[in-house]
Amino acid sequence: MDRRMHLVGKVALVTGGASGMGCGFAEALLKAAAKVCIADINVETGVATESDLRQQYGHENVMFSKCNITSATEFEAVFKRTKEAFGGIDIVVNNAGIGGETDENWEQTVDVNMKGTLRGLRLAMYYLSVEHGGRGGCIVNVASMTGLNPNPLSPVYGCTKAGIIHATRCYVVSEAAKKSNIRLNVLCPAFVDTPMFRRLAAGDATQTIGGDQTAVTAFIERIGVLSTEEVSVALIDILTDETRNGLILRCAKKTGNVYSTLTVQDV
Ligand SMILES: NC(=O)c1ccc[n+]([C@@H]2O[C@H](COP(=O)([O-])OP(=O)(O)OC[C@H]3O[C@@H](n4cnc5c(N)ncnc54)[C@H](O)[C@@H]3O)[C@@H](O)[C@H]2O)c1
Ligand SMILES: CCCCC/C=C\C=C\[C@H](O)C/C=C\C/C=C\CCCC(=O)O
Repeated sequence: MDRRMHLVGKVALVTGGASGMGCGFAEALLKAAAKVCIADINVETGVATESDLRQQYGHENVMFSKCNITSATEFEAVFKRTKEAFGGIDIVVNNAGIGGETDENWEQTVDVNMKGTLRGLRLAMYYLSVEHGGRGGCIVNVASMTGLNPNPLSPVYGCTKAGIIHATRCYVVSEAAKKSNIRLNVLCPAFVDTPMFRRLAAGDATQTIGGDQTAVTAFIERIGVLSTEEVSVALIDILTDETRNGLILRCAKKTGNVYSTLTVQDV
């Protein structure tokens, strides 16, 4: 039996799609002939990305929608607009996030990465579910390798990513996902060359607790840096292979792409 999800004509909503990994994901989806809504808080970059992608992949296949994922109203409006414009939603990539933390801004990291992603996950479950007019599909939540492996440089950031991994696992075993044939997976990249990563590598003090740039540089050198294209290949594999469900996909320069589940202890 063919277990490939063909992406031609499928509709994807990618949060944080104006730049970095989200922009790479949008482009990979468009190359596979899907239609994409990029949702982002940054209007200037969002409009520029929309214009660039429209020129390459057709005006009718791309839209930008301004959305701060910390706003319930704005986020729901993006789902409605995408459905109206493209006739439904098949794929949601909850990618928007902010890096690191300081003593002053750590709560914002929780608000955006944890609460914002949970909001997107809940909306995706609603809009993809058959009982609410959806047609099933696939949700991919973007966490990080540091949601699995501890690091002392950004504990709150790591914690939000661990939360995203666990939230995904909980929805995977839900009746709602099974009833509507919704697949959920979580992507855990190590370093990827994006504006967020470049801020970290350049010594931006808002990215890490402690500000020890020597430690950051050594850490980056040890782990290596992926391109956005390499992570996009991983996303497309999750989306197209319909046997992929409930999985954690670790991506790192030196170790490649590794799928796993987290062991569940019998109780
Ligand atoms: N770059 C890395 O090394 C790396 C590695 C693992 C995971 N990640 C995760 O990947 C995701 C994308 O990161 P990136 O490196 O591409 O970062 P980036 O800063 O390059 O892009 C993030 C995008 O999200 C948008 N955004 C930020 N806050 C938002 C909000 N409240 N509402 C809507 N949009 C918002 C930004 O405007 C930006 O366009 C993040 O969740 C990040 O934590 C990044
Ligand atoms: C590490 C500080 C991150 C601050 C936020 C800025 C960029 C974020 C990038 C990624 O999400 C981090 C991803 C991978 C690196 C972290 C942990 C890997 C652990 C590897 C190990 O030591 O075994």
